[in-house]
Amino acid sequence: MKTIHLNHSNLEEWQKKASPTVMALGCFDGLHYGHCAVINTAYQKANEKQVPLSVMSFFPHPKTVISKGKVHVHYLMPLAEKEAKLREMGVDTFYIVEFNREFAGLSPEQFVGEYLNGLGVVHAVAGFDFTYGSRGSGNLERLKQDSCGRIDVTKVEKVELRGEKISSTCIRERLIKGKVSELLEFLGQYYKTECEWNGETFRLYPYYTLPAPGRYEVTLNHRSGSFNREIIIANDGKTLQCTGDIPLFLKGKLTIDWKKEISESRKVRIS
Ligand SMILES: Cc1cc2nc3c(=O)[nH]c(=O)nc-3n(C[C@H](O)[C@H](O)[C@H](O)COP(=O)(O)O)c2cc1C
Ligand SMILES: Nc1ncnc2c1ncn2[C@@H]1O[C@H](COP(=O)(O)OP(=O)(O)OP(=O)(O)O)[C@@H](O)[C@H]1O
Repeated sequence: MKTIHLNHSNLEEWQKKASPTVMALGCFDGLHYGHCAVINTAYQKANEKQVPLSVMSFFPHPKTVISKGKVHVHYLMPLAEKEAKLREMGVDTFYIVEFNREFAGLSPEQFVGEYLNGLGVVHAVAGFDFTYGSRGSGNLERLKQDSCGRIDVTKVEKVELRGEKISSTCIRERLIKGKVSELLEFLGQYYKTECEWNGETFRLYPYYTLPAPGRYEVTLNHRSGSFNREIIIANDGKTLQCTGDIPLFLKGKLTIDWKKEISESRKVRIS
């Protein structure tokens, strides 16, 4: 998979190199079941049309830019993890578009003309609520028209769980409330964070969101194996303490699977 960081200044260079592609559109933070439905639908369409599959995502999160920094998005995964998962899903080209005020101000027609038609998109796939263009005024109902008839569109209907849309937002909300056990149904796996353990303390890697302060059942994953433990997140929301011993050979990069909340912060005592 090729990863391309796209912005206004290098767009023309990539337009010249473009070839026909099916493209999935969205932020895809967390790659939950709703996101996977979009990408898998685009994968099937690309196979039908015998063209490569691409994904277009945006960074920083549009909500941060549109709110002029007032909305802080708690990211669920760093770019490297998103790249690894998209590669596993069979994506050929991953575009990360720099989302800034200028880009946000593009009209729907400009975005489709320059970033979709211009990059060889023959078929766009997105979810039912995907919007584009200034004020989010573009949507899938008008995308074909915005492409001057050159792009076909597939809209993926809402993937929901017990009446709730599966979204990055609802995952963030559960993390902030410490409800990690509910995430398995949204993600298809435990929510995981990568960190560095130096033998005494954990340092969380950037662009992950820790659950709320409290005590949790976790699995520590290391290249040498997996270890079930309990971790306490202190009331500062960032200090992690493991209740059981951690073998010193685990020093270095660790992945923490957050499996189950045991107790909330007010009942937690850090020794
Ligand atoms: C080129 C482009 C420009 C956009 N400009 C805006 C904008 O000015 N205002 C807005 O609300 N959304 C805009 N959006 C749509 C946002 O990406 C999206 O609506 C916003 O993040 C809300 O996401 P939501 O689906 O979680 O509600 C734009 C999207 C694209 C691709
Ligand atoms: N539950 C869902 N069902 C169908 N499509 C979805 C669902 N969630 C997201 N999508 C689609 O997946 C793509 C990525 O969307 P996006 O990253 O904005 O997802 P999101 O989970 O809604 O994010 P956020 O909660 O931060 O707004 C978009 O095309 C969007 O319409």
